[in-house]
Parts: sequence; C-alpha cells; structure tokens
Amino acid sequence: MNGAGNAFAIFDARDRKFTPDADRIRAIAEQMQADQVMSIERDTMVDSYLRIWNSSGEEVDACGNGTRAVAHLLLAEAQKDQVKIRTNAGVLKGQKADNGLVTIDMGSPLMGWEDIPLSEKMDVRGVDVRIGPMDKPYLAKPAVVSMGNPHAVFFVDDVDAYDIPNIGPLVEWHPLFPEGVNVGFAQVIDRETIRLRVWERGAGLTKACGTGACAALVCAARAGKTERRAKLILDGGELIIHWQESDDHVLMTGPVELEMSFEV
Ligand SMILES: N[C@@H](CCC[C@H](N)C(=O)O)C(=O)O
Repeated sequence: MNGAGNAFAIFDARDRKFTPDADRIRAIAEQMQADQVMSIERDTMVDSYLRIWNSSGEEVDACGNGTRAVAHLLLAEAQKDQVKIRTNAGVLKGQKADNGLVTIDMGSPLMGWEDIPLSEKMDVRGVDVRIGPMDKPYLAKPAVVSMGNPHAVFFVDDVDAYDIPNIGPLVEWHPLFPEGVNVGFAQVIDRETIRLRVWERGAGLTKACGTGACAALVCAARAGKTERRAKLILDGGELIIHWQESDDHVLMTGPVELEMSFEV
C-alpha cells in the first residue's frame, strides 16, 4: 500500500505469526520497495495492534501514513465508521473522510526536550545542531517535536535548493538525538500551505511522511508561521493537518492506495 506515496509492505498476522528479524525486514523492504514494513496483529481491547519497522530493520513506535493505510483496510473490512489501532506510541483512531480519504487522530504532540528525546536540555523551538564539514561546521537550528516519534524541522526558503540526501543523515544520527531523528525541510508557502520533504530515520528520503507532516505543522503553528490547519505538499501527495485547539490533538487526512495483495 502507499499513503500519499509513502510505501508499505503490510502483513496480516492476525491468524499467522510474523516474527521477522532485522535482516528479514531489510530483505522484504528491498524486495517490495517499501519505506516501512508493518504487521497487523490481533488485540484484545481494540480493533488491531500494528507493529512498524523501518526499512533499515529497526522496529519503531509510530508511522502516520502507515496507520492511515491500515485504518483504510480495517474500516473496509469491518464496515465501521471508526477503528481503533494500537501502536507502540498509543491507541490511534482512524475514520473515513470525504472523497475516499482517511483521517487518523495522532493524539497530542509532545514538546518537552526529554520527550523528543534530546540528549540535553534545549529550547525545542530551535535546537543547536552543528553539522557540515569538520573544518567548516555550521550551526543549524531546527525546531523539534515528538509525534510518538522524534522530528526535527528546518524552516527553509526553498525546499528544493537543499541537498537532503547529504544533510539528512548528518542530522538523523547527530549526538543531540540519542534515538535518532526524522528530519523535515519545510517551506511555508502561505499561512495555510507548507511544502515539505522528509529524510526519515531508518528509511531515507521518502515521498511522504505522515508524522513528519504533523510535526512540520505543529512547529510552524507554534512559531506563528501558519494557522493550526494547513495543506502539506509532499513529493508523493498532499495531506491536510489540523492541530485542534479543543483537545490539542493532531488530525491527519490524506489518500491511501492498495497497490496489490497476495498470499505468502
Ligand atoms: N513514514 C512514517 C514514519 C515512519 C517511522 C519513522 N521513519 C521513524 O523512524 O520514526 C510516517 O508516515 O509517519
């Protein structure tokens, strides 16, 4: 499946065990050209339990687009208006939106430096990241937030002018981020539109990152650069992100596509 171009290989592990090691995940991701591998498992309390692995082989806690993709499957299967999916980052609600789109309530963003986590206390609106060549390092100041996974967001004038495959990895495993970080490059077009590209932790430059889109909107709205609702334009499609004032939750709405399904 894909969610706005973010590519997934999803295993239905409700009746069959799926216990891959990191090598197996890497092989599946390579074969299926997937950014993330996921498995849907039975859960006693909610509709399903979703496990998520990056294409690098590590299991992670959150994937916004992946959760939307699985919500789409479960909504169709159960013929329900809403499904609840347990992830390692918490229980998330998914529902159908207009025009075949799917919405996930991603819950509240976490803003404490320990929540991201950072290795030392810093102002999350602009942390100090020293990157660049050894002889000429430069200081960059991305905003950071957790959407169940860590994000650093650089606000730039022209997203397409940045060499993301070279800059992304320098930030992804910078010592300030003990668990690594997803690295977003956000260009505010106007108060309701952001162009975004994301170098994902453990997956590289993907066509879309759902939690990255939520993180970019939260950091932009927190800094007064945008409204709390905006369209995020990613390489693979568009997402509408709404950081609700009423309950602090972030809602993500966008397209989902089932590309193929088969028995293994
Ligand atoms: N593609 C995802 C995020 C997947 C996990 C991320 N790479 C991480 O390591 O936290 C999304 O749509 O949110």
